[in-house]
Amino acid sequence: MWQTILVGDSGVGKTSLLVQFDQGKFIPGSFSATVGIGFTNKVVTVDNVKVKLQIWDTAGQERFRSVTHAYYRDAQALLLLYDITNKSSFDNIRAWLTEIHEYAQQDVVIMLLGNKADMASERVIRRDEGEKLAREHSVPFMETSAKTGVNVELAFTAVAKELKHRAVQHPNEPKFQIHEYIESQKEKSSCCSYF
Ligand SMILES: Nc1nc2c(ncn2[C@@H]2O[C@H](COP(=O)(O)OP(=O)(O)OP(=O)(O)O)[C@@H](O)[C@H]2O)c(=O)[nH]1
Repeated sequence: MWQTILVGDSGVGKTSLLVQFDQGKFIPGSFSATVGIGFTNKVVTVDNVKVKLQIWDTAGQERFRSVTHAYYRDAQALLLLYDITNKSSFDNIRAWLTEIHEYAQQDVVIMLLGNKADMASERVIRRDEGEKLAREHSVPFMETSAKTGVNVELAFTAVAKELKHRAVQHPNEPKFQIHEYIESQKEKSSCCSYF
């Protein structure tokens, strides 16, 4: 079983992303911030092998930070989210990465996600800004929508594939390239990246 952890500012959509992945639904309406931390177990099939992910949903609020740090150490993968309609959530990504490097394992798989891609008219962070930040930190990136489900499954399965390939590397098999996999699979929420 692999542990994956969702992190990012409060309100970026961590809980919503996990609910969409787990139950295939989006519950709109009032926002209730996560208190502390909780987890969901989910089995995903990669290359015909069942892989169990335990996904931890952390509270983005500052006051829970010391609680959530304790969980970084046990995580094999980490999904780091910002909200494409919220500049400060994007600006804080650097600080999140600093914390991750301080508390998580060195070889943790990190994926950067620009969430709320459905909210085109309120977008303030262009997709290429997300791509640039991801490149600077050598992490894979995609935009997601917990509302429409765009790329949600892919975010988790790409991580599961990477973990599986790390665990069982067959000598004659080429190394799994997570960046290439994502590029070939992701749906670009095409139209509205520029304003
Ligand atoms: N339109 C849209 N709204 C979203 C999306 N993801 C989350 N939301 C909304 O954004 C608000 C915050 O979502 P949450 O999933 O609770 O955010 P969180 O990151 O878990 O917040 P904390 O628990 O405080 O860390 C809610 O009102 C959600 O309905 C999305 O992809 N699209």
